[in-house]
Amino acid sequence: MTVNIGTSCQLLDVVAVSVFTWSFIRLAHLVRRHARTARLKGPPSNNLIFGFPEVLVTPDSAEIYEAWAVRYGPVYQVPSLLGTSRILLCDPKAIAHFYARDTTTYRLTPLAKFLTYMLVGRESLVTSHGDAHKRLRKSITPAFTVTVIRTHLPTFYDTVYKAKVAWDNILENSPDGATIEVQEWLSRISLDIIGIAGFSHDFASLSGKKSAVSTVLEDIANTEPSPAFVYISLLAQLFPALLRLPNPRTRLTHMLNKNMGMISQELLERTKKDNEKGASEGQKDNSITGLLIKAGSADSEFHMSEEETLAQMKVLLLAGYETTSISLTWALMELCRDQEAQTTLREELSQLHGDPTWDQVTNGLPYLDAVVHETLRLHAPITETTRIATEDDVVPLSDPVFTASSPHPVTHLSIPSGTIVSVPIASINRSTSFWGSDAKVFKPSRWIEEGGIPERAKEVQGHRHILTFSDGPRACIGKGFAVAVLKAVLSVLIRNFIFEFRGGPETKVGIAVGVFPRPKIKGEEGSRVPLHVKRVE
Ligand code: HEM
Repeated sequence: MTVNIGTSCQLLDVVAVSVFTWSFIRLAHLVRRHARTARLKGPPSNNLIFGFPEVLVTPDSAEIYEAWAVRYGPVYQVPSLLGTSRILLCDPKAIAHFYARDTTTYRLTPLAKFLTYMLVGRESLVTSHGDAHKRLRKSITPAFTVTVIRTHLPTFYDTVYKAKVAWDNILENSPDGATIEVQEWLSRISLDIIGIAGFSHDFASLSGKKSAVSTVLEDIANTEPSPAFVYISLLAQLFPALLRLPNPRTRLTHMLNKNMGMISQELLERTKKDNEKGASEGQKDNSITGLLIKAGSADSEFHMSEEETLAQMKVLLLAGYETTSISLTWALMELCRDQEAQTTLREELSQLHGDPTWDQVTNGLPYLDAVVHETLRLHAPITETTRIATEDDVVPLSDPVFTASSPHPVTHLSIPSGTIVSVPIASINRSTSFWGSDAKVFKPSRWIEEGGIPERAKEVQGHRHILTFSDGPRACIGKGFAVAVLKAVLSVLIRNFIFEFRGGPETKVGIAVGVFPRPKIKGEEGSRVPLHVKRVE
C-alpha cells in the first residue's frame, strides 16, 4: 500500500483534532469535578504542566508526603497534570473507609490498568473489580490457607539450604569471610520457593539455571529510566497509550510479559498432565496452578478462561517473587546496620535445636517476628495505593480538618466521581505522627515491648497496623505465605552467617527502580548489594 503526502497530512490533522477534542472534553470534565470538591490545602504547583512531578518520579517520596501531612493536615491535595490534583489520605479512618471500598467505589486508574495489561495481559485478579474480582480471588484463596502454607515450610528450608551449601563452599577457604552479592541470591531463593511451593515447578535458579523471568527483572532494575521516559510516564497519567512508544523499559516490560507467559503456559500444561495422573490416584492438588486449572474446568463455579488462568499465574509469580526478595534484602541490610539486632536474633535462633517448627515460626520466636515486621514497616515494597473514584463518595475522618475553602473544620470529605485518591503506604508506616519520634529507626524491640506500638499507629487497620500488605478486598492474598518465607529464610541465614556492610555500619543505601523499588548499596551498579559474609563458627 502507498500513502501520498496529502493523505498523511489529512491523517495527522484528524489525529491532532481528535487528541485536542479529547483533551478538551477531559479537561472540561476535570474542571467540573474540581468545582464540586471542597478545596483542600496542599503544596502549590511548581510546574505548569505536571503540577508537582518530583513526587511521582522519586523512588522514595515517603518523607515528602509526611512533611506535607504535617504542614497541610492529614488529608491534602497535590497538584497533578494540567491543573488537576490528587487527594492524599493520611487519616486512619479515611484510609480504612477507602480500602474497604477498593474494587467497588475505588478502582485502578487508567494508567495502572494499562501498565498491568502490559505486564500480565488482560483479565487478571489485579485489574478486575467488584464481583469479577471476588470470583477470581475466591478461586485461589485455598492456596493461601494456614494449613496449606504450613505444608510448604520444608520447601522453604530445602531451598534456603541450597544457598547455604553454595555459600559454605565460597567461604570454605576464607575464615575471615568473603564478599557475596546477596540481592541476586535472595532473588534466586525467592524464585525457587514460589516456583516449588506455588507452582510445583523447580526453576532451579539456585542450581545455576538462568531464569528468563529473573533475567528480565534484573535488566529492568539495572536500566535507569531515561529523561525522555520519565517525561513520557508523567504524561501517561492522562494518555496511558504513550507508554507504547518504543523505549528500553517498554521493550523489557513486553519481554517480561512474554517470558512469564511462556513459563506459565508450560507449567499449566505440565500440571494438567500430572493432575490427570494424580486424580486417577485420588490425590488433591492445592498448588496455585492446580486450583487455577480446577477453576477453568467446565464444571467449576468460577468459569475461568485460559487467558484468565495464565494472567493469574503471571500476577502470582510477579507479586510473590519480587516483593519477597526485596523484603529479604532490606532485612539483611538493616541487620548489617544494626549489628546488635543481628546478634540478638542469632542468640534467639541458637536456642533452638535445629530449624524452627511451624509453631515456632508463627508464635515462638518474638525477636524474629519483630525483625520481620520492623523490616516490612520501614520498607514497604509497594509504596502507595492510587485509585480513581468511580462514584461520588463521602469519606469520614478521624479528626476534623480545615479545608482551603471553608472557615470551619470538616469531619467528612466529599470525593466526586473521577477524583484520583492515594494512600502513601510507606509514608504512613514510618511517619512520626503514627509511630513516634523514633519512627524512622530500625527498632525491632518496639514489636515486643509493652506500649511499643503507639496508640495512633494502632488506629491504622491492616496487618499488624502497617499498610505494607494494603487492606480491604484487594489486600495481599500472599501475606501469610510471605511472612512465613521471610522468617524461614532469615532463621537459616542468620543462624549460620554473619553479615556486615563492607564499608561499615554507616554505608549509604540507595534505591534502584525495578518493577518495584529495590535497595542497593550506593555507588554500586544497578541493584547490587555486595555484603561481607562470614560463617558462624
Ligand atoms: C513481602 C512480600 C509482599 C508484599 C509486601 C506484598 C504487598 C502487596 C500489596 C501492597 C498488595 C496490594 C496491591 C494493590 O492494591 O494494588 C498485594 C496484592 C497481591 N499480592 Fe502481595 N505482597 C507480598 C507477597 C506476596 C506473595 C508471596 C504472593 C503470592 C504468592 C502475593 C500475591 C499477591 C496478589 C495475588 C495480590 C493481588 C490481590 C488482589 O488484587 O486481590 N503477594 N501485595
